[in-house]
Amino acid sequence: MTLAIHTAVGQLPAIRLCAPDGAEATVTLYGAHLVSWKGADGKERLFCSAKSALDASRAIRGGVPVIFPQFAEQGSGMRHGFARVSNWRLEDSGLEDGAAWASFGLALGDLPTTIADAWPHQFMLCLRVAVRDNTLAMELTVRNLGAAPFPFAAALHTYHLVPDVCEVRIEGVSSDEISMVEKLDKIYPGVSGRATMATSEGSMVIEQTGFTDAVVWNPGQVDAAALSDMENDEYKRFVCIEPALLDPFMLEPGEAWTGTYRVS
Ligand SMILES: O=P(O)(O)OC[C@H]1O[C@@H](O)[C@H](O)[C@@H](O)[C@@H]1O
Repeated sequence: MTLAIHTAVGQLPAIRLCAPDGAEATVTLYGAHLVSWKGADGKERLFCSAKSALDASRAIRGGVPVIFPQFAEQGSGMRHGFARVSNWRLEDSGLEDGAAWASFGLALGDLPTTIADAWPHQFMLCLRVAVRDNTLAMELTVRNLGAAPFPFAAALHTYHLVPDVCEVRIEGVSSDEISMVEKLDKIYPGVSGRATMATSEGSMVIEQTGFTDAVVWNPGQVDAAALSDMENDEYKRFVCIEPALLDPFMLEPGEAWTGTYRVS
C-alpha cells in the first residue's frame, strides 16, 4: 500500500500521507506546510483560507506554517522567518505503529542566496509529521552543523478549524480559561505543555515538549478584513494555538534541539 503519495495543492507539489485507519495529512514541500489533516473519522481539523496563495508567491494562510528562525517581527530578518516560504525536501516516509509519517528537510544549501546571505548559519531542519486515528504528531529538529553557535526561535503556527471562534474555550495555556470573544494576539511564556481546546463539537488535547511557550491568535473582524489572503468572515472559523520557542535559543555547534507537538 502507498502511504505517501505525490500530489499537488494549487501549484505546489505536496505529499499526502494515508494511514491504514483512514487518517490523512497533506504537506506541501513549500514550507513543509501541513495544509490538511483529517482524522480516521474523516473530519478536517485544519483551517486553510479560500484566498490563500498556493503558488509559492507568499506563505500559505492556514494549516501549520513552520516558523523559523524568527518569530513575527522579533528580529531583523523576514517576518516569521524563511522556513514557511522555502522549498523543503521530502526525506523519508513510512508506517510506524499504524501511523503514516513523512520527514522533510531544509538546510542552508537549499536557500536562495538572498536568504542564505542574510542568515548564513549551517543549520539543518527536519520536520516529521505523523497521523493515525484522530492524532497528529509533529516533531521539529534544528541541528547546528557549523562551527559557531547560532540563535533561533521557532513555532508551529497551527490554524485549528473551529465551527465558531466565539465558542472556543482554551484551558491549560494560561491560569485562566481563554475565550475568543474579540481579536486576540497574545504570547503565553512558560506553558505547562498540555492544553485543551473545546468547541461545540468536542475537545482536543494539545501537548508540546521543547516548545516552552504558546501563542494564541485570531485577528478578529477588523484585522481579518485587512488581510488580503483571507475572506472577511473566515476569522470566525479558526483559532491559532501555536507551540513556540520564543526567547532565542542558542544552539551550539554539533548540537540539536527538538520540539514535539501532538494534537488528539
Ligand atoms: O500574517 P502572518 O505573518 O502570517 O502573521 C499572522 C499572525 O501570527 C501570529 O503568530 C502573531 O502573533 C500575529 O501577530 C500575526 O498577525
